[in-house]
Amino acid sequence: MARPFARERQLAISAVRRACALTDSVFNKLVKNETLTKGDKSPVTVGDYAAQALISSMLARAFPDDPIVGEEDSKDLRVEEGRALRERIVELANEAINAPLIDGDDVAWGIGPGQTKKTDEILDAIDRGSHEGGRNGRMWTIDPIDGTKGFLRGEQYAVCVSLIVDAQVQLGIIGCPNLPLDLSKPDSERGCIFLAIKGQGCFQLPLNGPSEALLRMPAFTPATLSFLESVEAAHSSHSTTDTISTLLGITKPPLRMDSQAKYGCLARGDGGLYLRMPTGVGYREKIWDHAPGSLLVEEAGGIVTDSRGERLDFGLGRTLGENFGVVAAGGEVHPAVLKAVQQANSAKAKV
Ligand SMILES: Nc1ncnc2c1ncn2[C@@H]1O[C@H](COP(=O)(O)O)[C@@H](O)[C@H]1OP(=O)(O)O
Ligand SMILES: [Mg+2]
Ligand SMILES: [Mg+2]
Ligand SMILES: [Mg+2]
Repeated sequence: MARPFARERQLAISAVRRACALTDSVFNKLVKNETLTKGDKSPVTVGDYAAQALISSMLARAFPDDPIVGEEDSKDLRVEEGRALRERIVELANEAINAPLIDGDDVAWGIGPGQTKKTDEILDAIDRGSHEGGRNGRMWTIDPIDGTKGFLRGEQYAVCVSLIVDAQVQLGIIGCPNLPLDLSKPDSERGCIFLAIKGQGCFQLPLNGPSEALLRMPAFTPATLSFLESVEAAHSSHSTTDTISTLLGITKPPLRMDSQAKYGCLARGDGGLYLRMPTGVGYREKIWDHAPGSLLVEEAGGIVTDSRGERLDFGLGRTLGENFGVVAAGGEVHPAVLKAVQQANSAKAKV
């Protein structure tokens, strides 16, 4: 008998591979007016929209009853000023949809030569991502480019997809086109996929190859620990993590990296800890920014909580609710890390 979520797994790998090829090619061709600034001041590129359209249309063909919680919507593309951007996105999405089938692809997902979609179909595919989330039933999340700022800098970013059932993440996948397969060998092949299915483990695959390696986090002690955090101090407080790191006696400098690539790196043992500490501006973390990554780490033997020690709740809607930060760490060190996080936070509250 096939393992649970076998078809979802195959589709997720196929969609993420195609989307990564798309975003990678966009990066090499991106011109200045192909990026917009959204209402919350964050950037979005033609690559974000086209990748969401691609993944969403594949999911809709394979699982037509499953709702999607996606980061992007097509509002800014449907107006007259959005015409050039819209045309470019339709062109890019169709290029990706029409690319030849490779091993693991299925023509029933609406991909392969001769599957060109009309403008309305592409915009509607983007807007399938408007689901409000919630506690019951199946739903997919899509973050077509996570770490858009890293993408624009030519650094790390990730194409992220998850399947959530009754508020529990069952499948998480992230594609990282710029990430070396082995971080200790910066010249090693670039392009990784991290994939986890609940109860089936966490794997790394080369972006363009079939071999897969099971990932288990090694045991860390404070002496061997180093931590991962955002490049952007506006997304996670570097001063708080500095205090936590001193409390834990960590001497290695933080590894700063954009996107959920951090969760993938943590799962494969590049540092034993990922900290994301609120900057105090009322930002609410989005479920598509943590659902895939948190399952990767848990399936590799790690623990993911907020700074109160509570599990992340993916059943509250599109966001995680009030932001208490994220503490993702190896099973052995998580209790000590949590203690240090709480000590740092209470010291900060007294100032
Ligand atoms: N003030 C904020 N606090 C935390 N995360 C944020 C904030 N603003 C944007 N983000 C999100 O952080 C994620 C990137 O995290 P990192 O810095 O670790 O790479 C992006 O999904 C980004 O959202 P968006 O996609 O809307 O830009
Ligand atoms: Mg964004
Ligand atoms: Mg994004
Ligand atoms: Mg994101």
